[in-house]
Amino acid sequence: MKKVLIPTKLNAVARELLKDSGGYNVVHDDSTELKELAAQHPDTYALIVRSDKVTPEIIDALPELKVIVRAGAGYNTIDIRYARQRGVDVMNTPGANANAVAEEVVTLMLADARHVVQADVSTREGKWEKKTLMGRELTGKTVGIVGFGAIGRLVARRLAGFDIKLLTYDPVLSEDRAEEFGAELVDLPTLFERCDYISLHIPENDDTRGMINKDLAGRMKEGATLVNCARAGIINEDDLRAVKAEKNIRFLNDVYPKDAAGEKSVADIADLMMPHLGASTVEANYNAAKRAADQLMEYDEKGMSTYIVNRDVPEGLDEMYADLAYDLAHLARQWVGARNKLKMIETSVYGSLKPFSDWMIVPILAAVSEEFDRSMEAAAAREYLKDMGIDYNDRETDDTKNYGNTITIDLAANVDHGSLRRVSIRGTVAEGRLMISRIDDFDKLYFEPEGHAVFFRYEDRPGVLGQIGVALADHGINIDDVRNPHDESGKYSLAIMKTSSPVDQEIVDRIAGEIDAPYAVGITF
Ligand SMILES: NC(=O)C1=CN([C@@H]2O[C@H](COP(=O)(O)OP(=O)(O)OC[C@H]3O[C@@H](n4cnc5c(N)ncnc54)[C@H](O)[C@@H]3O)[C@@H](O)[C@H]2O)C=CC1
Ligand SMILES: O=C(O)CCC(=O)C(=O)O
Repeated sequence: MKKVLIPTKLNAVARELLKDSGGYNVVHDDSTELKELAAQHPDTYALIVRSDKVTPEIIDALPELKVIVRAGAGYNTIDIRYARQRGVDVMNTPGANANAVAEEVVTLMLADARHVVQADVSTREGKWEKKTLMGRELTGKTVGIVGFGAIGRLVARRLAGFDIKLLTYDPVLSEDRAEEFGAELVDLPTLFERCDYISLHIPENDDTRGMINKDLAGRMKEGATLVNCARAGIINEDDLRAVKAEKNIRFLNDVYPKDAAGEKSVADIADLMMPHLGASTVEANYNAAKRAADQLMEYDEKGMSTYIVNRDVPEGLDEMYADLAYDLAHLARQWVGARNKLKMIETSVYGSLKPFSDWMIVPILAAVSEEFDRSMEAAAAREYLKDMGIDYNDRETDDTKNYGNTITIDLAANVDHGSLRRVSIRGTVAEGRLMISRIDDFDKLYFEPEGHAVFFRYEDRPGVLGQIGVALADHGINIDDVRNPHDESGKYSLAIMKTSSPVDQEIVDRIAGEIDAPYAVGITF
Protein backbone atom coordinates (compact mmCIF):
# COMPACT_ATOMS: atom_id res chain seq x y z
CA MET A 1 0.00 0.00 0.00
CA LYS A 2 1.17 3.51 -0.79
CA LYS A 3 1.77 5.74 2.18
CA VAL A 4 0.12 9.17 2.08
CA LEU A 5 1.17 11.75 4.64
CA ILE A 6 -1.28 14.58 5.44
CA PRO A 7 0.58 16.82 7.92
CA THR A 8 -2.07 19.55 8.02
CA LYS A 9 -5.63 20.46 9.01
CA LEU A 10 -7.55 19.04 6.09
CA ASN A 11 -11.10 17.80 5.86
CA ALA A 12 -11.26 14.06 6.68
CA VAL A 13 -12.84 13.34 3.30
CA ALA A 14 -9.34 13.11 1.77
CA ARG A 15 -8.27 10.49 4.31
CA GLU A 16 -11.54 8.56 4.01
CA LEU A 17 -11.59 8.50 0.20
CA LEU A 18 -8.01 7.29 0.02
CA LYS A 19 -8.53 4.65 2.71
CA ASP A 20 -11.78 3.44 1.15
CA SER A 21 -10.06 2.92 -2.17
CA GLY A 22 -8.01 0.19 -0.48
CA GLY A 23 -4.74 1.33 -2.03
CA TYR A 24 -3.40 3.74 0.55
CA ASN A 25 -2.10 3.79 4.08
CA VAL A 26 -2.92 7.33 5.26
CA VAL A 27 -1.16 9.14 8.11
CA HIS A 28 -3.13 12.28 8.97
CA ASP A 29 -1.46 14.26 11.74
CA ASP A 30 -1.90 18.02 12.05
CA SER A 31 -0.24 18.39 15.44
CA THR A 32 3.30 17.21 14.67
CA GLU A 33 5.89 19.31 12.78
CA LEU A 34 6.27 18.23 9.14
CA LYS A 35 10.01 17.79 9.68
CA GLU A 36 9.38 15.33 12.48
CA LEU A 37 6.66 13.51 10.53
CA ALA A 38 8.99 13.19 7.54
CA ALA A 39 11.60 11.59 9.79
CA GLN A 40 8.98 9.19 11.18
CA HIS A 41 7.61 8.23 7.73
CA PRO A 42 10.50 8.06 5.25
CA ASP A 43 8.44 5.59 3.17
CA THR A 44 5.92 8.31 2.28
CA TYR A 45 4.80 8.08 -1.35
CA ALA A 46 2.50 11.12 -1.46
CA LEU A 47 2.28 14.28 0.61
CA ILE A 48 -0.92 16.31 0.78
CA VAL A 49 -0.36 19.81 2.15
CA ARG A 50 -2.02 23.20 2.51
CA SER A 51 0.26 26.19 3.19
CA ASP A 52 2.92 23.95 4.77
CA LYS A 53 6.44 24.73 3.59
CA VAL A 54 7.87 21.88 1.55
CA THR A 55 11.60 22.54 1.39
CA PRO A 56 14.44 20.55 -0.20
CA GLU A 57 15.19 19.18 3.30
CA ILE A 58 11.66 17.75 3.59
CA ILE A 59 11.85 16.29 0.06
CA ASP A 60 15.26 14.76 0.82
CA ALA A 61 13.92 13.20 4.02
CA LEU A 62 11.34 11.29 1.94
CA PRO A 63 13.29 9.13 -0.55
CA GLU A 64 10.14 7.28 -1.69
CA LEU A 65 8.22 10.49 -2.39
CA LYS A 66 6.63 10.59 -5.88
CA VAL A 67 3.95 13.27 -5.63
CA ILE A 68 3.02 16.33 -3.57
CA VAL A 69 -0.55 17.57 -3.72
CA ARG A 70 -1.21 21.15 -2.65
CA ALA A 71 -4.85 21.15 -1.49
CA GLY A 72 -5.28 24.75 -2.63
CA ALA A 73 -4.23 27.19 -5.34
CA GLY A 74 -0.92 28.90 -4.48
CA TYR A 75 2.13 26.61 -4.47
CA ASN A 76 4.76 29.24 -3.66
CA THR A 77 5.41 27.36 -0.40
CA ILE A 78 6.65 24.26 -2.26
CA ASP A 79 10.08 24.12 -3.88
CA ILE A 80 8.71 22.84 -7.18
CA ARG A 81 12.03 23.02 -9.02
CA TYR A 82 13.81 20.94 -6.41
CA ALA A 83 10.89 18.51 -6.44
CA ARG A 84 11.34 18.16 -10.23
CA GLN A 85 15.07 17.52 -9.81
CA ARG A 86 14.15 14.73 -7.44
CA GLY A 87 11.53 13.36 -9.87
CA VAL A 88 8.63 14.42 -7.63
CA ASP A 89 5.46 15.68 -9.35
CA VAL A 90 3.64 18.58 -7.70
CA MET A 91 -0.09 19.19 -8.22
CA ASN A 92 -2.45 21.89 -6.99
CA THR A 93 -6.24 21.93 -6.92
CA PRO A 94 -7.02 25.16 -8.79
CA GLY A 95 -10.35 26.80 -8.07
CA ALA A 96 -11.29 24.42 -5.23
CA ASN A 97 -11.23 27.18 -2.61
CA ALA A 98 -11.91 30.17 -4.87
CA ASN A 99 -15.41 30.89 -3.61
CA ALA A 100 -14.24 31.02 0.00
CA VAL A 101 -11.69 33.70 -0.89
CA ALA A 102 -14.20 35.65 -2.97
CA GLU A 103 -16.60 35.72 -0.04
CA GLU A 104 -13.81 36.79 2.30
CA VAL A 105 -13.05 39.74 0.03
CA VAL A 106 -16.68 40.89 0.09
CA THR A 107 -16.78 40.35 3.87
CA LEU A 108 -13.70 42.53 4.39
CA MET A 109 -14.96 45.30 2.13
CA LEU A 110 -18.34 45.51 3.86
CA ALA A 111 -16.96 45.02 7.38
CA ASP A 112 -14.55 47.88 6.88
CA ALA A 113 -17.05 50.17 5.16
CA ARG A 114 -19.47 49.73 8.09
CA HIS A 115 -16.84 49.60 10.89
CA VAL A 116 -18.16 46.22 12.06
CA VAL A 117 -15.18 45.38 14.29
CA GLN A 118 -14.96 48.76 16.06
CA ALA A 119 -18.76 48.99 16.36
CA ASP A 120 -18.91 45.65 18.14
CA VAL A 121 -16.13 46.60 20.57
CA SER A 122 -17.51 50.05 21.35
CA THR A 123 -21.14 48.92 21.74
CA ARG A 124 -20.05 46.17 24.17
CA GLU A 125 -18.23 48.87 26.11
CA GLY A 126 -21.59 50.61 26.53
CA LYS A 127 -20.83 53.40 24.05
CA TRP A 128 -23.24 54.70 21.40
CA GLU A 129 -20.96 55.97 18.59
CA LYS A 130 -23.40 56.53 15.75
CA LYS A 131 -21.57 59.64 14.56
CA THR A 132 -18.01 58.40 14.57
CA LEU A 133 -19.04 55.06 13.06
CA MET A 134 -20.70 56.64 10.02
CA GLY A 135 -20.21 54.14 7.18
CA ARG A 136 -19.96 54.13 3.42
CA GLU A 137 -21.82 52.05 0.82
CA LEU A 138 -20.25 49.68 -1.62
CA THR A 139 -23.08 50.08 -4.09
CA GLY A 140 -22.15 52.06 -7.18
CA LYS A 141 -18.43 52.18 -6.39
CA THR A 142 -15.62 51.39 -8.85
CA VAL A 143 -13.88 48.12 -8.01
CA GLY A 144 -10.64 46.93 -9.60
CA ILE A 145 -9.62 43.29 -9.68
CA VAL A 146 -5.95 42.58 -10.29
CA GLY A 147 -5.68 39.02 -11.63
CA PHE A 148 -8.84 37.71 -13.26
CA GLY A 149 -8.42 34.00 -12.61
CA ALA A 150 -10.62 31.66 -10.58
CA ILE A 151 -10.86 33.98 -7.56
CA GLY A 152 -10.87 37.31 -9.41
CA ARG A 153 -13.78 36.17 -11.56
CA LEU A 154 -15.76 34.95 -8.57
CA VAL A 155 -15.18 38.25 -6.73
CA ALA A 156 -16.62 39.96 -9.82
CA ARG A 157 -19.67 37.70 -9.78
CA ARG A 158 -20.28 38.02 -6.06
CA LEU A 159 -20.04 41.83 -6.24
CA ALA A 160 -22.35 42.10 -9.23
CA GLY A 161 -25.35 42.64 -6.97
CA PHE A 162 -23.82 45.89 -5.71
CA ASP A 163 -24.13 47.58 -9.12
CA ILE A 164 -20.44 48.33 -9.10
CA LYS A 165 -18.38 49.61 -12.01
CA LEU A 166 -15.85 46.82 -12.54
CA LEU A 167 -12.30 47.25 -13.86
CA THR A 168 -9.76 44.50 -14.21
CA TYR A 169 -6.14 44.01 -15.14
CA ASP A 170 -4.80 40.64 -16.19
CA PRO A 171 -2.09 40.44 -18.86
CA VAL A 172 -3.55 37.34 -20.42
CA LEU A 173 -7.20 38.37 -20.48
CA SER A 174 -8.91 39.48 -23.69
CA GLU A 175 -11.26 42.47 -23.73
CA ASP A 176 -14.11 40.23 -24.90
CA ARG A 177 -13.60 37.79 -22.05
CA ALA A 178 -13.51 40.63 -19.53
CA GLU A 179 -16.69 42.07 -21.02
CA GLU A 180 -18.45 38.73 -20.52
CA PHE A 181 -17.95 39.35 -16.81
CA GLY A 182 -19.10 42.97 -17.10
CA ALA A 183 -15.53 44.17 -16.56
CA GLU A 184 -13.51 46.79 -18.41
CA LEU A 185 -9.97 45.66 -19.14
CA VAL A 186 -7.51 48.45 -18.29
CA ASP A 187 -3.80 48.76 -17.58
CA LEU A 188 -2.53 48.56 -14.03
CA PRO A 189 -1.85 52.29 -13.45
CA THR A 190 -5.35 53.16 -14.74
CA LEU A 191 -6.89 50.59 -12.44
CA PHE A 192 -5.09 52.05 -9.43
CA GLU A 193 -6.06 55.61 -10.41
CA ARG A 194 -9.76 54.98 -11.00
CA CYS A 195 -10.85 52.51 -8.33
CA ASP A 196 -12.45 53.00 -4.93
CA TYR A 197 -11.66 49.36 -4.07
CA ILE A 198 -8.77 47.29 -5.40
CA SER A 199 -8.56 43.55 -4.75
CA LEU A 200 -5.44 41.52 -5.55
CA HIS A 201 -5.78 37.99 -6.94
CA ILE A 202 -2.44 37.12 -8.51
CA PRO A 203 0.13 34.48 -7.57
CA GLU A 204 3.37 35.45 -5.87
CA ASN A 205 6.35 34.70 -8.09
CA ASP A 206 9.52 36.35 -9.40
CA ASP A 207 7.50 38.72 -11.58
CA THR A 208 4.82 39.77 -9.11
CA ARG A 209 6.96 40.09 -5.97
CA GLY A 210 6.83 43.72 -4.82
CA MET A 211 4.60 44.61 -7.78
CA ILE A 212 2.37 46.88 -5.69
CA ASN A 213 4.98 49.58 -5.17
CA LYS A 214 5.15 53.27 -4.39
CA ASP A 215 4.23 54.24 -7.93
CA LEU A 216 1.04 52.17 -7.98
CA ALA A 217 0.00 52.85 -4.37
CA GLY A 218 0.69 56.55 -5.00
CA ARG A 219 -1.84 56.52 -7.83
CA MET A 220 -4.69 55.37 -5.57
CA LYS A 221 -7.58 57.71 -4.97
CA GLU A 222 -7.81 59.49 -1.64
CA GLY A 223 -9.56 57.14 0.82
CA ALA A 224 -9.53 54.14 -1.56
CA THR A 225 -9.30 50.58 -0.20
CA LEU A 226 -6.70 47.92 -1.03
CA VAL A 227 -7.56 44.28 -0.27
CA ASN A 228 -4.89 41.58 -0.23
CA CYS A 229 -6.18 38.04 0.06
CA ALA A 230 -3.52 36.73 -2.35
CA ARG A 231 0.04 36.71 -1.02
CA ALA A 232 2.00 39.13 1.18
CA GLY A 233 5.01 39.28 -1.13
CA ILE A 234 3.18 41.02 -3.97
CA ILE A 235 2.96 44.24 -1.96
CA ASN A 236 6.04 46.29 -1.13
CA GLU A 237 5.02 46.89 2.44
CA ASP A 238 7.31 49.91 2.98
CA ASP A 239 6.05 51.57 -0.18
CA LEU A 240 2.46 51.11 0.93
CA ARG A 241 3.37 52.43 4.38
CA ALA A 242 4.88 55.53 2.77
CA VAL A 243 1.71 56.48 0.92
CA LYS A 244 -0.99 55.12 3.22
CA ALA A 245 -1.21 57.98 5.70
CA GLU A 246 -0.82 60.65 3.04
CA LYS A 247 -3.68 59.24 0.95
CA ASN A 248 -5.79 57.90 3.81
CA ILE A 249 -5.80 54.49 2.16
CA ARG A 250 -7.64 51.58 3.78
CA PHE A 251 -5.76 48.28 3.74
CA LEU A 252 -7.51 44.97 4.40
CA ASN A 253 -5.21 41.99 4.67
CA ASP A 254 -5.29 38.21 4.95
CA VAL A 255 -1.74 37.17 4.13
CA TYR A 256 1.75 37.39 5.69
CA PRO A 257 5.31 36.37 4.84
CA LYS A 258 4.96 33.47 7.29
CA ASP A 259 1.80 31.57 8.22
CA ALA A 260 2.43 31.58 11.94
CA ALA A 261 1.42 33.17 15.22
CA GLY A 262 3.35 36.22 16.33
CA GLU A 263 3.66 39.92 15.60
CA LYS A 264 2.81 41.02 12.09
CA SER A 265 4.91 43.66 10.38
CA VAL A 266 1.86 45.05 8.55
CA ALA A 267 -0.05 45.58 11.80
CA ASP A 268 0.55 49.35 11.74
CA ILE A 269 -0.84 49.79 8.23
CA ALA A 270 -3.55 47.14 8.05
CA ASP A 271 -7.03 48.30 9.01
CA LEU A 272 -8.35 44.75 9.16
CA MET A 273 -6.21 41.63 9.56
CA MET A 274 -7.20 37.98 9.18
CA PRO A 275 -4.86 35.05 9.88
CA HIS A 276 -4.84 33.73 6.29
CA LEU A 277 -8.47 32.63 6.50
CA GLY A 278 -9.29 33.03 2.80
CA ALA A 279 -9.71 29.33 2.18
CA SER A 280 -10.83 28.49 5.70
CA THR A 281 -14.44 27.59 5.20
CA VAL A 282 -15.92 24.17 5.81
CA GLU A 283 -16.93 24.04 2.15
CA ALA A 284 -13.56 25.01 0.71
CA ASN A 285 -11.72 22.69 3.07
CA TYR A 286 -13.98 19.86 1.93
CA ASN A 287 -13.66 20.76 -1.77
CA ALA A 288 -9.87 21.09 -1.68
CA ALA A 289 -9.49 17.87 0.37
CA LYS A 290 -11.77 15.89 -1.93
CA ARG A 291 -10.07 17.26 -5.03
CA ALA A 292 -6.64 16.42 -3.59
CA ALA A 293 -7.65 12.80 -2.94
CA ASP A 294 -9.49 12.41 -6.27
CA GLN A 295 -6.58 13.90 -8.20
CA LEU A 296 -4.07 11.66 -6.42
CA MET A 297 -6.11 8.52 -7.20
CA GLU A 298 -6.59 9.59 -10.83
CA TYR A 299 -2.86 10.31 -11.11
CA ASP A 300 -2.07 6.83 -9.83
CA GLU A 301 -4.59 5.24 -12.16
CA LYS A 302 -3.46 7.06 -15.32
CA GLY A 303 0.18 7.70 -14.44
CA MET A 304 -0.27 11.40 -15.23
CA SER A 305 -2.40 14.43 -14.43
CA THR A 306 -3.16 17.75 -16.06
CA TYR A 307 -2.80 19.38 -12.63
CA ILE A 308 0.95 18.85 -12.39
CA VAL A 309 2.63 22.24 -12.02
CA ASN A 310 6.27 21.12 -12.40
CA ARG A 311 6.30 18.90 -15.45
CA ASP A 312 9.62 18.09 -17.16
CA VAL A 313 10.95 18.81 -20.68
CA PRO A 314 10.20 16.15 -23.34
CA GLU A 315 12.60 13.25 -23.76
CA GLY A 316 15.42 13.98 -26.19
CA LEU A 317 15.34 17.76 -25.78
CA ASP A 318 18.32 19.36 -24.09
CA GLU A 319 16.82 21.39 -21.24
CA MET A 320 19.02 24.36 -22.18
CA TYR A 321 16.84 24.92 -25.25
CA ALA A 322 13.76 25.08 -23.06
CA ASP A 323 15.62 27.70 -20.99
CA LEU A 324 16.56 29.50 -24.21
CA ALA A 325 12.94 29.65 -25.40
CA TYR A 326 11.99 30.97 -21.98
CA ASP A 327 14.67 33.69 -21.95
CA LEU A 328 13.99 34.81 -25.52
CA ALA A 329 10.28 35.08 -24.77
CA HIS A 330 10.98 36.81 -21.45
CA LEU A 331 13.02 39.51 -23.20
CA ALA A 332 10.53 39.78 -26.07
CA ARG A 333 7.71 40.26 -23.56
CA GLN A 334 9.54 43.15 -21.90
CA TRP A 335 10.36 44.59 -25.33
CA VAL A 336 6.71 44.80 -26.39
CA GLY A 337 5.74 46.09 -22.94
CA ALA A 338 5.17 43.67 -20.08
CA ARG A 339 1.77 45.18 -19.33
CA ASN A 340 0.62 45.52 -22.95
CA LYS A 341 -1.92 43.01 -24.11
CA LEU A 342 -0.29 40.23 -26.08
CA LYS A 343 -1.85 39.60 -29.50
CA MET A 344 0.50 37.28 -31.34
CA ILE A 345 3.28 34.75 -30.82
CA GLU A 346 5.21 33.35 -33.79
CA THR A 347 8.09 30.91 -33.59
CA SER A 348 10.66 29.53 -36.03
CA VAL A 349 12.46 26.48 -34.72
CA TYR A 350 15.48 25.19 -36.64
CA GLY A 351 17.74 22.14 -36.80
CA SER A 352 17.47 19.31 -34.30
CA LEU A 353 14.98 21.36 -32.27
CA LYS A 354 12.29 21.01 -34.94
CA PRO A 355 10.65 17.90 -33.46
CA PHE A 356 10.06 19.94 -30.29
CA SER A 357 8.75 23.09 -31.97
CA ASP A 358 5.21 22.27 -30.91
CA TRP A 359 6.24 21.85 -27.29
CA MET A 360 8.29 25.07 -27.21
CA ILE A 361 5.08 27.02 -26.64
CA VAL A 362 5.20 25.79 -23.03
CA PRO A 363 8.35 27.67 -21.88
CA ILE A 364 7.38 30.58 -24.15
CA LEU A 365 3.97 30.93 -22.57
CA ALA A 366 5.45 30.50 -19.10
CA ALA A 367 7.71 33.47 -19.84
CA VAL A 368 4.97 35.74 -21.13
CA SER A 369 2.12 34.78 -18.84
CA GLU A 370 2.05 34.43 -15.10
CA GLU A 371 -0.86 32.06 -15.26
CA PHE A 372 1.17 29.53 -17.15
CA ASP A 373 3.93 27.45 -15.67
CA ARG A 374 6.78 25.67 -17.45
CA SER A 375 5.54 22.41 -16.05
CA MET A 376 2.21 22.54 -17.88
CA GLU A 377 1.36 20.76 -21.12
CA ALA A 378 1.47 21.96 -24.74
CA ALA A 379 -2.21 21.10 -25.27
CA ALA A 380 -3.13 23.25 -22.27
CA ALA A 381 -0.97 26.04 -23.69
CA ARG A 382 -2.80 26.03 -27.01
CA GLU A 383 -6.16 25.96 -25.24
CA TYR A 384 -5.03 28.86 -23.15
CA LEU A 385 -3.90 30.91 -26.16
CA LYS A 386 -7.30 30.38 -27.76
CA ASP A 387 -9.03 31.50 -24.57
CA MET A 388 -6.91 34.62 -24.38
CA GLY A 389 -7.35 35.54 -28.03
CA ILE A 390 -3.60 35.30 -28.76
CA ASP A 391 -2.70 34.17 -32.31
CA TYR A 392 -0.01 31.52 -32.35
CA ASN A 393 1.92 30.42 -35.40
CA ASP A 394 4.77 27.91 -35.46
CA ARG A 395 6.31 28.87 -38.83
CA GLU A 396 7.63 26.40 -41.40
CA THR A 397 11.40 26.66 -41.35
CA ASP A 398 14.03 26.21 -44.00
CA ASP A 399 17.17 24.45 -42.78
CA THR A 400 19.16 25.53 -45.85
CA LYS A 401 19.52 28.86 -44.02
CA ASN A 402 22.10 27.10 -41.84
CA TYR A 403 20.89 28.62 -38.61
CA GLY A 404 21.89 25.45 -36.73
CA ASN A 405 19.81 24.76 -33.64
CA THR A 406 18.15 28.13 -33.17
CA ILE A 407 14.82 29.50 -32.07
CA THR A 408 13.27 32.77 -33.23
CA ILE A 409 10.38 34.20 -31.25
CA ASP A 410 8.25 37.08 -32.51
CA LEU A 411 5.76 38.78 -30.22
CA ALA A 412 3.22 41.51 -30.94
CA ALA A 413 1.25 43.39 -28.31
CA ASN A 414 -1.27 46.18 -28.31
CA VAL A 415 0.10 49.54 -27.25
CA ASP A 416 -2.00 52.37 -25.80
CA HIS A 417 -3.54 53.74 -28.97
CA GLY A 418 -4.51 50.35 -30.39
CA SER A 419 -1.44 49.93 -32.61
CA LEU A 420 0.83 46.89 -32.37
CA ARG A 421 4.37 46.81 -31.05
CA ARG A 422 6.39 43.90 -32.43
CA VAL A 423 9.74 42.32 -31.77
CA SER A 424 11.66 39.40 -33.17
CA ILE A 425 14.41 37.75 -31.11
CA ARG A 426 16.62 34.82 -32.11
CA GLY A 427 18.95 32.75 -30.01
CA THR A 428 20.90 29.55 -29.75
CA VAL A 429 23.10 27.54 -27.41
CA ALA A 430 26.85 27.76 -28.01
CA GLU A 431 29.74 26.51 -25.92
CA GLY A 432 27.20 25.32 -23.38
CA ARG A 433 25.79 28.83 -22.94
CA LEU A 434 22.56 30.49 -24.00
CA MET A 435 23.14 33.17 -26.64
CA ILE A 436 20.84 35.85 -27.99
CA SER A 437 22.04 36.36 -31.55
CA ARG A 438 19.52 38.82 -33.01
CA ILE A 439 16.98 41.41 -31.87
CA ASP A 440 14.98 42.80 -34.81
CA ASP A 441 17.55 44.24 -37.22
CA PHE A 442 20.44 44.04 -34.78
CA ASP A 443 22.34 40.95 -35.80
CA LYS A 444 25.33 38.96 -34.48
CA LEU A 445 24.80 40.07 -30.91
CA TYR A 446 26.04 36.91 -29.14
CA PHE A 447 24.74 38.22 -25.88
CA GLU A 448 24.42 35.84 -22.96
CA PRO A 449 21.07 36.24 -21.17
CA GLU A 450 22.28 36.07 -17.60
CA GLY A 451 22.03 38.38 -14.60
CA HIS A 452 20.77 41.95 -15.02
CA ALA A 453 20.77 43.99 -18.21
CA VAL A 454 19.37 47.12 -19.82
CA PHE A 455 18.58 47.62 -23.51
CA PHE A 456 18.09 51.00 -25.24
CA ARG A 457 17.35 51.41 -28.95
CA TYR A 458 18.03 54.95 -30.16
CA GLU A 459 18.96 56.97 -33.21
CA ASP A 460 22.70 56.62 -33.58
CA ARG A 461 24.82 59.61 -32.50
CA PRO A 462 27.95 60.08 -30.42
CA GLY A 463 27.90 60.34 -26.65
CA VAL A 464 24.80 58.30 -25.84
CA LEU A 465 26.61 55.37 -24.21
CA GLY A 466 28.38 57.84 -21.91
CA GLN A 467 25.06 59.46 -21.00
CA ILE A 468 23.57 56.08 -20.06
CA GLY A 469 26.69 55.15 -18.07
CA VAL A 470 26.56 58.39 -16.08
CA ALA A 471 22.82 58.05 -15.42
CA LEU A 472 23.29 54.47 -14.16
CA ALA A 473 26.24 55.54 -12.01
CA ASP A 474 24.02 58.20 -10.44
CA HIS A 475 21.92 55.31 -9.11
CA GLY A 476 24.98 53.42 -7.89
CA ILE A 477 24.74 50.90 -10.73
CA ASN A 478 27.95 49.60 -12.25
CA ILE A 479 28.22 48.35 -15.84
CA ASP A 480 29.75 44.89 -16.23
CA ASP A 481 29.60 44.52 -20.02
CA VAL A 482 28.60 46.64 -23.04
CA ARG A 483 27.51 45.88 -26.62
CA ASN A 484 26.58 48.65 -29.03
CA PRO A 485 25.67 47.28 -32.47
CA HIS A 486 24.09 49.31 -35.31
CA ASP A 487 21.13 48.00 -37.25
CA GLU A 488 21.33 47.13 -40.96
CA SER A 489 20.47 50.70 -42.02
CA GLY A 490 23.17 52.09 -39.74
CA LYS A 491 20.65 54.64 -38.47
CA TYR A 492 19.84 53.04 -35.13
CA SER A 493 21.98 51.72 -32.32
CA LEU A 494 21.25 49.26 -29.59
CA ALA A 495 22.96 49.76 -26.26
CA ILE A 496 23.07 46.51 -24.29
CA MET A 497 24.62 46.78 -20.86
CA LYS A 498 24.98 44.12 -18.24
CA THR A 499 24.66 45.74 -14.86
CA SER A 500 25.86 44.92 -11.37
CA SER A 501 22.33 45.08 -9.96
CA PRO A 502 18.75 45.15 -11.26
CA VAL A 503 17.66 48.45 -12.81
CA ASP A 504 14.05 49.45 -12.04
CA GLN A 505 11.96 50.04 -15.15
CA GLU A 506 11.23 53.50 -13.71
CA ILE A 507 14.96 54.37 -13.94
CA VAL A 508 15.21 52.78 -17.39
CA ASP A 509 12.25 54.88 -18.58
CA ARG A 510 13.80 58.05 -17.17
CA ILE A 511 17.10 57.39 -18.96
CA ALA A 512 15.17 56.49 -22.13
CA GLY A 513 13.49 59.91 -21.92
CA GLU A 514 16.86 61.64 -21.57
CA ILE A 515 18.40 59.91 -24.59
CA ASP A 516 15.19 59.77 -26.62
CA ALA A 517 15.08 55.95 -26.85
CA PRO A 518 11.57 54.72 -27.68
CA TYR A 519 12.47 51.10 -26.83
CA ALA A 520 14.05 50.64 -23.42
CA VAL A 521 14.03 47.57 -21.23
CA GLY A 522 15.48 46.65 -17.83
CA ILE A 523 15.52 42.93 -17.25
CA THR A 524 16.82 40.22 -14.96
CA PHE A 525 17.33 36.83 -16.59
N1 LIG B 1 -6.03 33.91 1.03
C1 LIG B 1 -6.14 32.64 0.73
O1 LIG B 1 -6.44 31.80 1.55
C2 LIG B 1 -5.93 32.19 -0.68
C3 LIG B 1 -5.07 32.87 -1.51
N2 LIG B 1 -4.89 32.44 -2.79
C4 LIG B 1 -3.94 33.19 -3.62
O2 LIG B 1 -4.66 33.76 -4.70
C5 LIG B 1 -3.93 33.58 -5.90
C6 LIG B 1 -4.89 33.54 -7.06
O3 LIG B 1 -5.65 32.37 -6.98
P1 LIG B 1 -6.57 31.87 -8.18
O4 LIG B 1 -7.46 32.96 -8.64
O5 LIG B 1 -7.18 30.60 -7.76
O6 LIG B 1 -5.45 31.60 -9.29
P2 LIG B 1 -5.61 31.60 -10.86
O7 LIG B 1 -4.37 30.96 -11.36
O8 LIG B 1 -6.92 31.04 -11.26
O9 LIG B 1 -5.60 33.15 -11.25
C7 LIG B 1 -4.50 33.99 -11.15
C8 LIG B 1 -4.65 35.08 -12.20
O10 LIG B 1 -3.65 36.06 -12.00
C9 LIG B 1 -3.22 36.49 -13.28
N3 LIG B 1 -1.92 37.11 -13.16
C10 LIG B 1 -0.73 36.52 -13.03
N4 LIG B 1 0.23 37.45 -12.97
C11 LIG B 1 -0.37 38.64 -13.04
C12 LIG B 1 0.10 39.97 -13.04
N5 LIG B 1 1.40 40.22 -12.94
N6 LIG B 1 -0.80 40.96 -13.12
C13 LIG B 1 -2.12 40.68 -13.22
N7 LIG B 1 -2.61 39.44 -13.27
C14 LIG B 1 -1.75 38.43 -13.17
C15 LIG B 1 -3.21 35.25 -14.12
O11 LIG B 1 -3.23 35.55 -15.50
C16 LIG B 1 -4.47 34.57 -13.64
O12 LIG B 1 -5.59 34.92 -14.43
C17 LIG B 1 -3.16 32.26 -5.67
O13 LIG B 1 -1.97 32.22 -6.44
C18 LIG B 1 -2.87 32.28 -4.21
O14 LIG B 1 -1.60 32.83 -3.97
C19 LIG B 1 -5.57 31.38 -3.32
C20 LIG B 1 -6.45 30.68 -2.54
C21 LIG B 1 -6.66 30.99 -1.14
O1 LIG C 1 -5.06 26.18 2.63
C1 LIG C 1 -5.13 27.33 3.05
O2 LIG C 1 -5.68 27.68 4.08
C2 LIG C 1 -4.49 28.43 2.24
C3 LIG C 1 -5.07 28.48 0.87
C4 LIG C 1 -4.25 29.27 -0.06
O3 LIG C 1 -3.65 30.26 0.28
C5 LIG C 1 -4.18 28.80 -1.44
O4 LIG C 1 -4.93 27.88 -1.81
O5 LIG C 1 -3.36 29.35 -2.20
